[in-house]
Amino acid sequence: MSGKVVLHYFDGRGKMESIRWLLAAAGVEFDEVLLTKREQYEKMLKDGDLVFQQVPLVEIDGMKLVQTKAILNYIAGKYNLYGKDVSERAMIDVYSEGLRDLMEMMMILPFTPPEKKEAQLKTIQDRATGRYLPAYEKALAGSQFLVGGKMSCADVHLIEATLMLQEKFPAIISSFPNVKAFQGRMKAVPAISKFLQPGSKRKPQPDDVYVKTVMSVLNMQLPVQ
Ligand SMILES: N[C@@H](CCC(=O)N[C@@H](CS)C(=O)NCC(=O)O)C(=O)O
Repeated sequence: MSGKVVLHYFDGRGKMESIRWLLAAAGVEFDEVLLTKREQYEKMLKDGDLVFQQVPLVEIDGMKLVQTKAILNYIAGKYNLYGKDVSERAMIDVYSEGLRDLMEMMMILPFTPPEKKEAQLKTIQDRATGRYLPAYEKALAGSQFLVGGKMSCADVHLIEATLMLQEKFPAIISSFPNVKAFQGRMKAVPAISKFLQPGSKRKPQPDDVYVKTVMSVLNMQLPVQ
């Protein structure tokens, strides 16, 4: 196993995108093995690399880690993006989980049957404006970052989520001035600014090719309900 971090996932956002974001924010270079064929996934299963027969899989520090949260927590802990004590860590988890709930709703959108997409988009917009953005707006009042006055993984998830929301609802953060200012500050962080440049390993919005690839690699028969 080489010393470099290696990500094994599809050529798309999905559950790996927050991991890409966090590594990028921590200034960690990584390689990617992109799953395009069922045989690649079957080989990983056969080699015993996928503890729960699921990706994401990340090779890091001699380990082959699965489970998105475990991977994110390891990276956050290692690169000082996980608070200074257990209390800060708890709050970072609270804010991170909220963002994961929100991003999960967006993640399944491309797998949602066409006739249900509009309703799902409406739910996302309502939840974002009525539940999630107000919470982050409040948390950022008088503070540069969500927890402890210092950048944490929760902040990295927040910029990822707000940018993702704006792709669908361009004006969505305009009535949340603290979140808007936060996004501006985060975009100016050199490692994040680099990740936002074209040609970085940040993935574009999911398209039909991505959906078809995921479904064929995982032998998924039906769209996610
Ligand atoms: N709790 C796991 C869930 C991972 C997961 O659902 N991965 C999907 C691809 S995004 C998968 O591998 N599905 C295949 C299966 O469940 O059989 C995590 O967060 O990493």
